[in-house]
Amino acid sequence: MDEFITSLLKKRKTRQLLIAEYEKWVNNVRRMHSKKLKHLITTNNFGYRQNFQNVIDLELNSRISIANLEVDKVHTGKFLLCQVISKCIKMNSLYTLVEDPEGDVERIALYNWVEQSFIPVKDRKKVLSINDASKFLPIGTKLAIKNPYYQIFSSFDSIISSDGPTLYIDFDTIIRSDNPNDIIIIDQDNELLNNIKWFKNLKLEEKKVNVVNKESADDKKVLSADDFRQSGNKYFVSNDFSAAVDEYSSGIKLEPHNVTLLANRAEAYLRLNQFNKALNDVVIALKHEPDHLKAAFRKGKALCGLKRYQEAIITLRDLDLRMQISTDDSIASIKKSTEILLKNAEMWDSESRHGIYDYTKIINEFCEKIEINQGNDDWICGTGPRLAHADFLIDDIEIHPAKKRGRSWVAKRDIPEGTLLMVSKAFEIVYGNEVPLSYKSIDFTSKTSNTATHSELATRIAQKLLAEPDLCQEVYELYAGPDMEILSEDLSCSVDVRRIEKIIKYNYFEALEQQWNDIWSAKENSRLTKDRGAGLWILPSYFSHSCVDVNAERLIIGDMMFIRSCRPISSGSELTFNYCSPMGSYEERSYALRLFGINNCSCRLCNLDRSESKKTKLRQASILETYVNSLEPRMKLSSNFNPSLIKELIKLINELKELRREHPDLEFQSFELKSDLVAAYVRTGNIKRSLPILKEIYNFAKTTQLSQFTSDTAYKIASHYAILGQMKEAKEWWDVALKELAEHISGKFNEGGTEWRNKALQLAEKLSPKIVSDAKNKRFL
Ligand SMILES: C[S@@+](CC[C@H](N)C(=O)[O-])C[C@H]1O[C@@H](n2cnc3c(N)ncnc32)[C@H](O)[C@@H]1O
Repeated sequence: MDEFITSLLKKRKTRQLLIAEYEKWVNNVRRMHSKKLKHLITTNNFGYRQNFQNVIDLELNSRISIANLEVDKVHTGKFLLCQVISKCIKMNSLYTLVEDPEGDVERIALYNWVEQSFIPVKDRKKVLSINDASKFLPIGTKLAIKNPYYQIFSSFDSIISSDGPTLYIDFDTIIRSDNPNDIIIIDQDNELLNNIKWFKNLKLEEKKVNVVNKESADDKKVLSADDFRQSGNKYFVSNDFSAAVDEYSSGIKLEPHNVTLLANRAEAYLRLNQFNKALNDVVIALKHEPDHLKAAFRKGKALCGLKRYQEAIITLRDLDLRMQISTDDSIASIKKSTEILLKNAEMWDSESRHGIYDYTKIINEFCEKIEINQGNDDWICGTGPRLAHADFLIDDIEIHPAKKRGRSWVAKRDIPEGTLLMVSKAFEIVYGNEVPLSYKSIDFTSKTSNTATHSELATRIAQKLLAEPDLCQEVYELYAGPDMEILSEDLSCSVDVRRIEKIIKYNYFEALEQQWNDIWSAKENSRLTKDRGAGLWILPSYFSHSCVDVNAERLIIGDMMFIRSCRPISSGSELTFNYCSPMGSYEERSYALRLFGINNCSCRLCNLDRSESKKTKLRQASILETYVNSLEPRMKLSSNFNPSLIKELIKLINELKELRREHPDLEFQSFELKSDLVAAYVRTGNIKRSLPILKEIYNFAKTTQLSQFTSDTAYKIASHYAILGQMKEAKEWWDVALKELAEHISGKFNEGGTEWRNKALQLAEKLSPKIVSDAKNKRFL
């Protein structure tokens, strides 16, 4: 540990000081909530999962007191007995102040405690009020914290007020726990507490949480399986599916073959995405009651969740047939649901086996689901743009060790251009509007700040893994940086927040891509445009990066990522796409790539950038500086546009081109200047002159795979021809624009004639309605 920090921490703070500091913080947070000021939390945001011993008997000889906690150490096999003595604050973890029987006081931070997976997505971003957060651990709650980790953290006393930010950095200690299973709420009657004398006997403010309620004195009557069913149903309707599972399970213990309880628990498991468990329950239920319609329907659902679509189709077809011959009106609703699910299962089957997707339908679904309620930034459609489609993986690629790049997808055989390589649904995704505006956490150990989006993504992944430990392996397989130790077998199913954060750092993708600008900016969804969110996709994470000469291209629609080959790929080639745009300068690209753990990109563009003489580099920088500082402002400002500016601009463009005379396909720096030149020609009414420049931009974008520019540029060319009255050329270029736009979404059209046009128009009408109506006005259509 850093000596400086150790010296700062040597003297423990007194009970009074800790309480006073914490109360001050609670008041600050309260004030910030009421004034809607932003605040930072400056805690180290990483977990600690080493040598965990999950089975600890709560025997008093394993108890450790606060005074005996060693700084920066996980006290494996020990537990800390304590009681909550203050209100709770929920930020990226749940904070409160605890006291042990000896009367020593310390702060605790419980990560993954507030189980967000049970909070509807639209409510997750809300910052919990102190009162709401305190319902999780009311004052007086007695806790046993297993494997307590006494972590160093930096002070949270930092506020951004209307006068600007004030940041007090102070190193301190906190008791941290990442795993809710390590936290045990102890019943007041528990024997463990019999011989414990507390320094201060707190009066309970309110009755304890449900777990305790269940076992409290007045509930000592013997409960029947049906009592558990009823209480499970209550939890179910309040969306607390985990508690519902617990209740149904207690009932099933009493009556292992109770079909209703099994079918109900299966539905609760389905809501928790625990498909294996759901399937187990319905299989048993159907054994005892083969005609149980709901159980059969849930079997279909569970099989879909497990991506076993063909088995799901068989189950659902059989169910559908049985219901078709029934005259019972009461089954109308399940009949309808079965028909819908069967149709979806057939679609998912075709998607996953053949890579056949209905893109018009997908775009419609996306446009509908991305609608936001302007008043509160919530999704109008429940879970937002998370789409219901299946994954696909072509058989022609495999993950292989790649030279100096770890592992990478490699082609097993020759693959033609435009082939769909894979479709992958995000393992987890967070959109800008789902993140509390108010926090940003800073990791003072690695000196990096974790954006609120990344913290939220880490939290959600941690919670998903807690609920479904079987998924840990595929996540932990992902690259987590050069220093990440290999996980030992016994830890491979535990939740390791630190590892998850590293995995996100090296593998995340932005959730919303630039190309959807038209869709969301029209609706002024500022939260989405400012923060593009982040997601983790498992299989796409194995693509390597290259700034240029990439052979694959990704497209994110909602939470689905579609990856296609963008040039012919020969057998044995490594598959690459861009982690960052080739349009940035070498320095900008290097910075972005370093964040992804790439220190020396060896692509053609980076090699050329590095090999150029100092003189060339200085000249290029000076041209760009002249453009940004002198020419661009004059071009933008002058109300009476001076045509001589065009000459100056052409000179700069030509000079940039000249510097890369031998590598015209790597000359990205003049791209923006050429777009400005087009705009300047338009302003001076010289449309004819703009055309060759636009065509140059189009051709450059085509050869360098800057596909986001091709359709737009082709549309400009069409419009300019139309202004000149050259309608034949205008129509030809409009076709190019339409085709580029649609093919970017759905891949190359096989259809000739006019068939492709109808499909493309359907997509364009959704994606760029303005362009389509403009094209109609100009009579391109
Ligand atoms: C998203 S992961 C890609 C999969 C990774 N290669 C693996 O073994 O799991 C990103 C990491 O791959 C490596 N990588 C990807 N492209 C690279 C490149 N062009 N040059 C060097 N390393 C690269 C770097 O270690 C980077 O941190």
